[in-house]
Amino acid sequence: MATFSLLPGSVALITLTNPPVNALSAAVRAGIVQAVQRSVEDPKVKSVVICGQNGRFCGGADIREFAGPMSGPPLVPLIHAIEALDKPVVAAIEGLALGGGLELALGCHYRIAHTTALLGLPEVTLGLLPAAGGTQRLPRLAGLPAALDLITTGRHISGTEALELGIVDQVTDGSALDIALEFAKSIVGRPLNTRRLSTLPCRCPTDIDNLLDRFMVQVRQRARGALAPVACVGALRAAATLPYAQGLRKERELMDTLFNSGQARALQYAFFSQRVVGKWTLPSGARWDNTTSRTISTAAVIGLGTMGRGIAVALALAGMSVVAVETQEKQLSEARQMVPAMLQREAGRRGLDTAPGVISFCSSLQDVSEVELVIEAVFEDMALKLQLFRQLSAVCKPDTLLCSNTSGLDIDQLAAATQRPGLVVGMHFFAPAHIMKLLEVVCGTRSSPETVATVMQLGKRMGKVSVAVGNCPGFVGNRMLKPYTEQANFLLEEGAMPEQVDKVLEEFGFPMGVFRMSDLSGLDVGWRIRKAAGLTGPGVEPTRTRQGRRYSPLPDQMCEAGRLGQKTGRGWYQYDGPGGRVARSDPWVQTFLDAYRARHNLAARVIAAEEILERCLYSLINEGFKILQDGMAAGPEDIDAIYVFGYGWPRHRGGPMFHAGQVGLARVLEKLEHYQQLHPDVAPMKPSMLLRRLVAAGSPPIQKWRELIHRERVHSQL
Ligand SMILES: CCC/C=C/C(=O)SCCNC(=O)CCNC(=O)[C@H](O)C(C)(C)COP(=O)([O-])OP(=O)([O-])OC[C@H]1O[C@@H](n2cnc3c(N)ncnc32)[C@H](O)[C@@H]1OP(=O)([O-])[O-]
Repeated sequence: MATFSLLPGSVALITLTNPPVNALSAAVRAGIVQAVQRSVEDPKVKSVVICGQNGRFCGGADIREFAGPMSGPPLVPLIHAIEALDKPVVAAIEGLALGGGLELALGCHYRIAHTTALLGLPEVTLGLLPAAGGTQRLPRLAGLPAALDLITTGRHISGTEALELGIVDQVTDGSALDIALEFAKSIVGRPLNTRRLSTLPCRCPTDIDNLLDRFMVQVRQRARGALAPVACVGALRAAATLPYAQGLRKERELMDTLFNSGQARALQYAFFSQRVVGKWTLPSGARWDNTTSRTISTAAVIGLGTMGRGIAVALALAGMSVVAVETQEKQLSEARQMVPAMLQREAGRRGLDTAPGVISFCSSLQDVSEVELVIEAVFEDMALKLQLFRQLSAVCKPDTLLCSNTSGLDIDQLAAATQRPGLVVGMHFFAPAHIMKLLEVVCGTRSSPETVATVMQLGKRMGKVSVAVGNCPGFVGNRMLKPYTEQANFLLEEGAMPEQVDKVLEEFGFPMGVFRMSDLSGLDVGWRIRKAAGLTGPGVEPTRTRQGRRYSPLPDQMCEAGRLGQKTGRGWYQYDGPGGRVARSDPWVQTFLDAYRARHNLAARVIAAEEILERCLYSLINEGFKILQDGMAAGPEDIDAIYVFGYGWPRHRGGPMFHAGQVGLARVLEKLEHYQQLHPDVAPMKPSMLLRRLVAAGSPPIQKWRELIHRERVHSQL
């Protein structure tokens, strides 16, 4: 709701009241309409201030309401009514003014903000555009270039930057509300014509078409198939070229198209999944809200390779005092050089003069004896990690948490090597660790709830989306990636080329297809993992069946031919030289594949894009259902957040499990059955029991899956 109070000095104060972010729900909008009406009718009111309760102006439209039919007064006429008032209206912006919240403020005649308040029009991140006049008023106030930037990226800016862009009239380090109240008294009687943004011309440079065309090209490139950024440019073109009323109609038209697109639903789902994963639960019943966490202020990182360096920087940026340990002299001296520069650069990127934490370097494990938490980031080798965990268990204080940055090794085995298995947990970071948002927190069978809570909290402090997952080979993300890459290799055997597979996946929205990605990370990485699993290496028969399953030795043979990807200048593609970035198709690969197929009596066939996409995605999705079935992820949102934040899954497609729901679970099942019949030797194509049960239950919406999984588990049907 919104409250009205008449304050001394004849100022009416309208307070938006809808915790936690004062979103513009139907009740809030109705409250504002009433309060504005009172302000119009009450002759004692000479000016008006609008603010939000608890120091937060407004977080925008209530996103939860988007799922149902629209009710309550619409926002556009409400904002027009405010703008049309003949008494001055001042927005007092504290905390945040986002989306509809900023649009409401743009309807006011003046805006006063706290320097640290967050302002922005983030609708694009929800698959929408600012359709309460935002696309029409902002370029009239801040100019077309600034509006294009803010609306197509959805980025938040501070009150200080908003002042520089002319979006607010004044900022303060004190109370924006107090200043606004005083200001409102001082401007009674001033003419308001120049303060009504909808009546002003758009502030445009002379070469509007050129600017918009250039911007559109950039936006399309960045959007990777997302509709909203492109529609935002369309609405801003209307602002620049049409009168306000017509521009507003165009804004509405574009919004309607977006609103009904599956993308908006996917992005709104992604918004809520990001928040759902913070509310973790463990099979034991321990949860985010019944477990206390410890606050960590000192940590150590062992091993200063690429991952360890990034982790040390991420910890220091979160304010921690970090001991960085590396036993190899050369690696240590490189890290001493590079890490402080990385830290400074990243602090600067985040708008900080210096990082809030510090990093000290040393070469002895003895130096970590006093820290509260250790993250081991040595080479992915079980024997090495086991030895290290034994040493750490002996060296560290008895209550120090011991974490392993592993991408798939057994946490229980590591825990068993220590005297404190309850304090052992996996922290699977993604490279570069100080930038990538995802953190898989791997809960071993003996990890204590307090340990999990502490590490989840630490992840949050590092600005990560932390997702609690179970301890199984590859955990969630890499476990699902395995059948996906496996399918891509099988498609090459059957007749596809790497660039053809990649093109299909990139058109779906991945930043890189599977083979470009493999070239980037290095073909030797997967080779080493397969070798450790006994799937390849000297002494292993070069057949297409290994450990009882269909197996493609293609990537092994590439690797053994020295084609490791970008680092050697040759992989699935060719590059200008070692370290080259621009991938070009390589006739060598065509010859290599032809020879391979001839050797194995495989007839190459033309493979349609649809088959490529379905086989890659549905095998990955099927593994996701198996993960849910095994209880290795608490719900589909966890899997989807992992894929969106760690594996480049296009956000506007929600995540793999959401995508399965969009395609239709029955269709995914039917396709898996179809491909399984054609390739009975490919185990990951066998539809999971959970998928079958969901289809049998009438394909409930994704929000109901947890319930069904829980019910079926109780009845031991999964
Ligand atoms: C014609 C219409 C045109 C206008 C369109 C729009 O305005 S589109 C909107 C444009 N606006 C945006 O895109 C802003 C979206 N919001 C944000 O970016 C962030 O929430 C934040 C920066 C406002 C606060 O960050 P923070 O880390 O301090 O807190 P937190 O993130 O953990 O959230 C706390 C709780 O509030 C919930 N909730 C939050 N916002 C909304 C909402 N608008 N609605 C409903 N709920 C919302 C959130 O789910 C969570 O609920 P839970 O899990 O406790 O049940």
